[in-house]
Amino acid sequence: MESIGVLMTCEMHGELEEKLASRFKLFKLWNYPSFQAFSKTHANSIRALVVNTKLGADVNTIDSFPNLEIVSTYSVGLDHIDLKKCKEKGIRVSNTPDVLTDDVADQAIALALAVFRKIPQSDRFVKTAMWTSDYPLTTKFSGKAVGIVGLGRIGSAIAKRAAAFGCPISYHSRSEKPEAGPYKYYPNILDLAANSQVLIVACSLNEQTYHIVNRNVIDALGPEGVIVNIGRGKHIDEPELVSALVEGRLGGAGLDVFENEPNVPEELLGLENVVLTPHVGSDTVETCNDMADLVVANLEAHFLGKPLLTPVL
Ligand SMILES: O=CC(=O)O
Repeated sequence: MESIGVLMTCEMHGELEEKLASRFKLFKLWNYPSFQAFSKTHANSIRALVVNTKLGADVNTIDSFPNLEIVSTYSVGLDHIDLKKCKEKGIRVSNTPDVLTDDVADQAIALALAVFRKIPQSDRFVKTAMWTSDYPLTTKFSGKAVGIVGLGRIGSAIAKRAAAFGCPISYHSRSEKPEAGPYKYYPNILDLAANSQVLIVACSLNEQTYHIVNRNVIDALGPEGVIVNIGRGKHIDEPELVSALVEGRLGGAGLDVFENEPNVPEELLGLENVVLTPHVGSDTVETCNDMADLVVANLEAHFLGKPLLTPVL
């Protein structure tokens, strides 16, 4: 396999780079002055792309490599890959589901707790020696009505965790899930928002879910409501979210993802009712190692003519 050309589009987990370099002829796009400079010299050598949410495979990237056979993404999400183009050209695609589910669900609950219990603010209070008076009271999370947008693997893991906090769970998805047990299904996201105190976005991003959380959904959640987003920034109409938070039409937000990463709207930075993390839902050492193993295992399986472990296409 050492002669098989694999291109990483951007820097990822170090262990992934090491594993790929020890098995394949690894090219790192960031070591070249530009994409054009790379593809001009090496286009024919590339048989596999390893991409992530920062730099995926659009039509131009896919078309630039005539011998491309597989795109293996170091992510569960697929919105950064032109799947239609891959399908059309018979290019295989794999991702890294399951191994990251627990971490992303943990992050969703951590953000909800951080917003309600003001964890970052109270941490700052102690560290900046302000503890000369009592810290102001915060808001209870246990028992809050939690509405989950998207009850897939991650949404279900969030539901399980929130249920352990005594939260009644409702969800919205394309169709009702027979396996969702006691969770209440809302075919309309507006009704879900109107009946929730915390709205957690956990669906995949596609044409149907782009800006699924719009002004009407935000207003239905209301001034006491909190939005948590561990999906994609583009699930939420960000300018509407920002103005709702600034105007007090929404109670708070815990956000791990943003519409135009790594750019975060300036207004959010000064808001006390908002907790922000830099798209790190799955970023633990344990999970990143597992994701790296899965990326490599999918490539090995493909080039050995075996079934992919986690095929998308
Ligand atoms: O955002 C992270 C992922 O899709 O894995």
